[in-house]
Amino acid sequence: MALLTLSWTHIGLGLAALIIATLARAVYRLTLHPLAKFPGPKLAAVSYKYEFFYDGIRPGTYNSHIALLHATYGPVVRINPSELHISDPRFIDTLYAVGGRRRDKSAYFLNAFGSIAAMSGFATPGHEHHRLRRAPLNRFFSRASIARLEPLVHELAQRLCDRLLAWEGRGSFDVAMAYSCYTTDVITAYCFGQAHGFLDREGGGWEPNLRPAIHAGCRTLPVMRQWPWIFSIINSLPDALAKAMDPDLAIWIDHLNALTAHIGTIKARFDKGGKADLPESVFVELLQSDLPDAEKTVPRLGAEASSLISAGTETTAWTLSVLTFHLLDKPAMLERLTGELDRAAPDPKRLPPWASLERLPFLSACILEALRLSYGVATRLARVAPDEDLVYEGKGVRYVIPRGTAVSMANPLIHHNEEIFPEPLEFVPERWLDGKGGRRRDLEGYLLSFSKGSRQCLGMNLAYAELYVGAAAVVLRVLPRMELVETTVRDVRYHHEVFIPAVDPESKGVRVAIKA
Ligand code: HEM
Repeated sequence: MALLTLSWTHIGLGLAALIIATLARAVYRLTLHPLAKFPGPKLAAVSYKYEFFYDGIRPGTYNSHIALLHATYGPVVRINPSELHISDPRFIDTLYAVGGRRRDKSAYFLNAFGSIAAMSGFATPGHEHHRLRRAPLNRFFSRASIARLEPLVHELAQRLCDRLLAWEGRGSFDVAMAYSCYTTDVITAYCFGQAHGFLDREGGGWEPNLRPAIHAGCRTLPVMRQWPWIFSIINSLPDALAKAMDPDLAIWIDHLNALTAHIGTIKARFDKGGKADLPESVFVELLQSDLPDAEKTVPRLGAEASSLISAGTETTAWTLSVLTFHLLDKPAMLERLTGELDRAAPDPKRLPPWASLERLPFLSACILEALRLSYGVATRLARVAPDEDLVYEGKGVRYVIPRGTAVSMANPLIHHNEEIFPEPLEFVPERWLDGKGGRRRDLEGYLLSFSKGSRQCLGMNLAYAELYVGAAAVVLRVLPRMELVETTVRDVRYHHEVFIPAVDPESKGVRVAIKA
């Protein structure tokens, strides 16, 4: 009985201490915290659970709520205890700065990705460490490198078209699944020296592919961000159990295991001096770089590979899906684009190089508009300036943001800004043209799909090559025979975000069929 009394006393004292500590932290966050003077809801300033309510419980709706907060509080809003959100496109170049200006990623943002992803460049918090990791990859993804390996992209784009046309008579399918097979094959062929082979599958089906796993993984991010220790539990589960818990994950786990084995073989051969026989790949590029040995382990190379696949497959596939929907939905637009492409590429099976396709104004305008309405990453992308106070001045207010603060912007909010993009929800490629046949480069500064600055998308050149070559091939060879099936603008329109953009949960996808 004495023991019981003692333990109840302990529990009571423990609870009281917890309540006092929580209250003290809330008072601190509202009064003495460096962000205390910034406008925003008090609950958001006090607790990260305010954000979680919108991101986790009403999944992915914090962006839309933040838009409302800006209407009430102005262009700078404190959206959680440690982060400010800015709704002003003129701040893009200050936040996502280039040159010698250091920008870290916020630790809170990276919580969501766990300790394995932390070995990748994408999830490296510190500016210097990130630069070290990214330097050898920059060359691999430069324009010149992509142009050299471009025949690979052409070959896979043509194979995609063959597969799409062969679908005739097989009913409707979600075209995003087909594009996911194309983008996965391109990335695995380009980065890892061997295509995954989704486009070569017996029977020509599109599934299974990595898309459902990527979406399933993305949906967990708000929970992981709040309680990152869940990762250690998941990582300790045997593969069989993890696969049984979520069948979408099975293909992802199998894919990563195969990739890790592949990396192990490459590293063993490289270490034995066999570099000359190894096909070009991102791993060879990293292994022969002057990175320290600790950066060349198999688990780290695996994390980098997994980040490339997660970052590069769905983003590009979704941009192509958005483009396909709008072209099929607007026959006059498709006719104009087809005319331009017909003149530039008389033989659709032998397309001009990416550099020539980029010079076609209407094709470029269509791709830019598809990028605008597919957003790339749709969640808030925060940056931390560790050694400079950032000054925001505009819309009648001036704030000095203390160094070390996480400051974010969200692509959908910028891309839906009516002052820059009138009728923002409409697909209007002409907005990117200057009326004299040229591109409006001034407007392109507001396209945030690839982000900007030191953390800008690493795969941007590869993505553009895939988009230009893939779109040209599909427009000329497949769209004349493709039709939408029970698909409306609802099936591509931004509804909420799960890191990447997400459409109405009732959507059945961008369904299309191939006519005879
Ligand atoms: C339409 C296609 C694409 C879009 C819109 C896109 C968008 C983005 C964005 C917005 C970021 C910044 C994320 C952040 O700040 O946290 C990013 C980073 C990244 N992307 Fe892409 N991406 C695309 C295609 C690709 C491809 C094809 C690859 C790889 C082959 C790729 C690899 C990466 C990597 C590795 C990062 C992290 C870069 C770093 O932090 O150094 N992306 N991408």
